[in-house]
Amino acid sequence: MKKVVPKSELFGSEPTEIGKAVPTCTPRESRRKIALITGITGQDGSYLTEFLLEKGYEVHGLIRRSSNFNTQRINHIYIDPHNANKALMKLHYADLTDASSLRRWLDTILPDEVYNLAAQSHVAVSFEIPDYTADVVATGALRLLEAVRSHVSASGRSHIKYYQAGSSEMFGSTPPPQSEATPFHPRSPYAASKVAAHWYTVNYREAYGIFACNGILFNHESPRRGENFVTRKITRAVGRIKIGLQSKLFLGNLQASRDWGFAGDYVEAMWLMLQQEKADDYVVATEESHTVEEFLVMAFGYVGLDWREHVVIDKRYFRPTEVDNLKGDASKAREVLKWKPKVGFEELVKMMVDEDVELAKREKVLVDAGYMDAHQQP
Ligand SMILES: C[C@H]1O[C@H](OP(=O)(O)OP(=O)(O)OC[C@H]2O[C@@H](n3cnc4c(=O)[nH]c(N)nc43)[C@H](O)[C@@H]2O)[C@@H](O)[C@@H](O)C1=O
Repeated sequence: MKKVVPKSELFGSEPTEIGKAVPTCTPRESRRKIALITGITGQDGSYLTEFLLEKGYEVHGLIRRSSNFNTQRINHIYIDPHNANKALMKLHYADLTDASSLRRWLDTILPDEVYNLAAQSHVAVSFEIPDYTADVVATGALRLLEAVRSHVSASGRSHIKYYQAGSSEMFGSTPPPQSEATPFHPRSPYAASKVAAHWYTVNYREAYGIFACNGILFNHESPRRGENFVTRKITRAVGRIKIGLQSKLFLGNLQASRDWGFAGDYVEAMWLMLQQEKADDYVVATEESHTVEEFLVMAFGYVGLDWREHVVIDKRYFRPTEVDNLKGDASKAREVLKWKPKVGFEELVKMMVDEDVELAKREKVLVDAGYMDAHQQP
């Protein structure tokens, strides 16, 4: 008798017999398209999941084990797996540092499309934990590509498509506008790792004929952005200052310029890349660039505040090497994918501020009732 390995009960994974993968997806005959997403708990993972569910996909997400739940961004679409007909998003424990888990879930889920969005994605933090960043971002992508290659070779499922989340950080110090033809000059361990992942993806496409695409996405933000990225750090502070929970905001270099778009728009471009006849690489950007200071002016000004009265420059937020100016040339995505951003800079800033003012109001209720400290944000 074969040994049964129980997996997490929490996310409804099925027990699997060693050596025999048991698909947890809908049987093939009646089947929807199946997507596998790494990084499903992140900003992009949550928007992509909503987008694919809307398109009728079954979505499987790989999540890292953590002592705290980290599923806040997808809780609103999570349906208990015991409700089998309705639960079209399924979560499984795996890790980009654990090659065997990647291969096992590919064999089990039998996806049509694989989106590699997982990363240690904070540029400044990558200077503090460079080995880990490279292990997840660069070697993690290689592990997943290799798992896809060996899965295809063993199963013959050669129609499988792979999306690699590339980054405008790869251009680093190369001046704008940056297109697919612009040379990379990475300026952080994170960016250098993304360059490696980019070339692994190109190599697996050329060497093994895998349908593998690189999306070179410029900064993309939303109310779901992590709070230690500069846009969300600013809009969180604006909300809290407006409501009276905070007075100061500590920031680093205000002169860096970024091409900021809306994450909800960018996930459509990821999907479009995988619907083309031929695998290729694409820049995804708004083609407009603004400094951090311009973001401050817009965000504080929108709620009638003067940013100069609140912002304090703190050297700790400067990076050993900075990326000064990013502005994408997305003409290829516009022409081939017929993609263009729907949300502009001003609308994006206002959307984020509106949400964060509401969030601050809810915090204020808890603070006033004594359930929460009105402590300063990091
Ligand atoms: C495309 C790319 O986009 C993101 O990387 P990022 O551009 O480094 O994003 P950020 O929001 O951390 O910094 C933007 C700029 O803002 C400056 N800045 C000033 N003061 C603070 C500050 O206090 N905190 C932060 N975080 N930045 C600050 C900082 O020096 C930099 O010049 C990631 O999603 C990454 O994964 C990715 O792929």
